[in-house]
Amino acid sequence: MAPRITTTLANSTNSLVKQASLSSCAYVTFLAGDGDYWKGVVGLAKGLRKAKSKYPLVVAILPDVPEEHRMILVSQGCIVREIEPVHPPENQTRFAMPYYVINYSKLRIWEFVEYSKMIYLDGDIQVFDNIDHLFDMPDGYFYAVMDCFCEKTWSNSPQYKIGYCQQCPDKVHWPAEMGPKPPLYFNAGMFVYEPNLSTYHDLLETVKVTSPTLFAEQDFLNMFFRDVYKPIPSDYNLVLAMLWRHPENINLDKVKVVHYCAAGSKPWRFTGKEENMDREDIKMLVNKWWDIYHDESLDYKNTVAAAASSGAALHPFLAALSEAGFAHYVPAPSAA
Ligand SMILES: O=c1ccn([C@@H]2O[C@H](COP(=O)(O)OP(=O)(O)O)[C@@H](O)[C@H]2O)c(=O)[nH]1
Ligand SMILES: OC[C@H]1O[C@H](O[C@@H]2[C@@H](O)[C@H](O)[C@@H](O)[C@H](O)[C@@H]2O)[C@H](O)[C@@H](O)[C@H]1O
Ligand SMILES: [Mn+2]
Repeated sequence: MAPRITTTLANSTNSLVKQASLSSCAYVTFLAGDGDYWKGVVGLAKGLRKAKSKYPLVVAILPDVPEEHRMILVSQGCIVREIEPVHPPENQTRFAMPYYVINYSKLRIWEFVEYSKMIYLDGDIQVFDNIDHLFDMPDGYFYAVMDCFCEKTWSNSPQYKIGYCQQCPDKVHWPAEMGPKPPLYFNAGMFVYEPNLSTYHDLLETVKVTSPTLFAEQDFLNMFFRDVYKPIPSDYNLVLAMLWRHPENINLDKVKVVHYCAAGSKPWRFTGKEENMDREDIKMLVNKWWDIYHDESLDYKNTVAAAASSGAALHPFLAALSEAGFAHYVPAPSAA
């Protein structure tokens, strides 16, 4: 009896793996350390469910993420994958902001080749509307939203010094004497990419011989993918500073993805005291983040229970388990 069940499960697992390797998509985020960024990831997992995304959320974690936080992520339906840290060349890290050095580890997500296409999202991002359609864009490009150069974090850049921003290239023109206009530059908090082992090895080899710069892996990715970069609308990664730097470029009602990257804007640390944080639009977006975070109906266990009791189509993975005779492993709706 036992061997037969094992075989059934093995077959079904094989077919799952086969299906997955043909063409599959997933969201992916990154988590490092024992701080409070796991809250951002929980919020994101719940936001993706609220937006009825069809695809799972993979969390690439560094070894320093405590067990307790890993368990929370698993209980929220995340696929947790530990990755090795990537360090830029020693003794050169002084050129990058120390805070961002660990972000080179993001490069490991090119190794996730069981997925053909992924959307990377920072842990401080929330998805308010379904963006699954981004997976249907043509292969062979790197899609992301253009960054803004107007905040103080950019004060060392030539762009900032002359007041040039690619968000409004006609306000201050790029001066001819400064050479050719810099290529379009994306924010690396959100991007659509294709995992690929040869790209992965190339990324890791290239990073070894590339001096870190201020925005660490973001600068590096911009350099590496400059020829295949395709900008997508700001609605897919609203960098909050856009609200006060380029309001004419933003229609808040249409924004699908918000990136809480302005200083003081991380919702789980929000005090409202930092510059620009007392704005009504900011407070509204922070409240919307908390609404999702606190919404228990979006907890993974509750959505699985709701699907089971309504007889709705199961998630493909649960459906396969159920086919293999494991349906009773789906938790029953709680009595509470
Ligand atoms: O202590 C940290 C710092 C960063 N991150 C991850 O690295 C991303 C990039 O950092 P952050 O979003 O703080 O940068 P910002 O977008 O604010 O410049 C975060 O969203 C997290 O996914 C993390 O997990 N722990
Ligand atoms: O390691 C570099 C980081 O660079 C980005 O943050 C920056 C950058 O976008 C600047 O353009 C902003 O001015 C700044 O405020 C913001 O923190 C990404 O959001 C983050 O995920 C990560 O890649
Ligand atoms: Mn971020």
